[in-house]
Amino acid sequence: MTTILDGKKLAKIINEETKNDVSQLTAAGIKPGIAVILVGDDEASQIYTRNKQRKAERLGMTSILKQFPASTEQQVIIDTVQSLNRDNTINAILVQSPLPAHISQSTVTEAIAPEKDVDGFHPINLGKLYANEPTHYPVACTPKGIMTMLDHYHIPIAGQRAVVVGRSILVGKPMAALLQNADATVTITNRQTQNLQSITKQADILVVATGTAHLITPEYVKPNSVIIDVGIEHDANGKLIGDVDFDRVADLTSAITPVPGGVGPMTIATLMQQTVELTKWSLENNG
Ligand SMILES: Nc1nc(=O)c2c([nH]1)NC[C@@H]1CN(c3ccc(C(=O)N[C@@H](CCC(=O)O)C(=O)O)cc3)C=[N+]21
Repeated sequence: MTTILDGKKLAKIINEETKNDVSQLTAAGIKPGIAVILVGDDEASQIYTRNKQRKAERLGMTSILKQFPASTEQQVIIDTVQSLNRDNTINAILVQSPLPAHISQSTVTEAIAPEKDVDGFHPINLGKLYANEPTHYPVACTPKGIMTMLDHYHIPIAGQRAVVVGRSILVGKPMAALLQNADATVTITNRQTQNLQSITKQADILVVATGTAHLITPEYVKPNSVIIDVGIEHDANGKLIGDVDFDRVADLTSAITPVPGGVGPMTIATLMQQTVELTKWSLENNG
């Protein structure tokens, strides 16, 4: 029997908890705040950003959007980040990717105060994750949400063989680190990996984050494995589809995430959850 890992349903539970946390903080005079910086007019980014803002407001947080045209100079974005770093009403800063080509993603990321880096992309936070530090630090929301999901569905990780297809800062690298920290045996693959099938076929847990629609077909899958699909592509009819050919693969698995309704809603719920965590951690650090 295949378990469908219902990210939409779990996200609702997480959002309820976040809402309660927010109202407790607000009652104590502290309202968590998130700022999103959006550069350019990428349509998908506009939609995600709007969804994030709506969610933050519904949960009772402060949410501000700083929107800039694609032609904006890098220094303007850096100045904006630095002013948000100093803004006491803002606990979380997110710079929506992708950025226009003339702006350096890493320079902008490194300008964000690590304690407000809700995406967990700052090298300091990535380093802490890689070192498995026993302290509080933000972690990329998609992989963190996936770990929440695996935990909620009681999927064992320690001792399991995990394969992560894709090595982005957004998903693949932090995903692999989280699985390693949870004592899985982890392989990360990339575009140049030879004979990908032979590697994915060994995976007890397969996380796919490539941006290639329906890359994963039955030949790539170990029977009774767990498959997490991070893909968000559109088919010819504009329907949202994943990196996994769900209809052909699902029956082979013990558990699998759907697209939509799997990883996506968990990413947003984790973003909100982590905004609250950053708010709480800042209180601990400031007495
Ligand atoms: N700095 C930064 N941080 C991000 O976390 C980030 C980013 N940039 N750039 C773009 C990607 C993409 N991303 C998604 C989040 C939620 C859904 C989501 O909720 N998807 C719904 C469906 C939405 C639809 O129908 O289009 C689902 O899968 O069910 C999708 C994609 C976050 N990203």
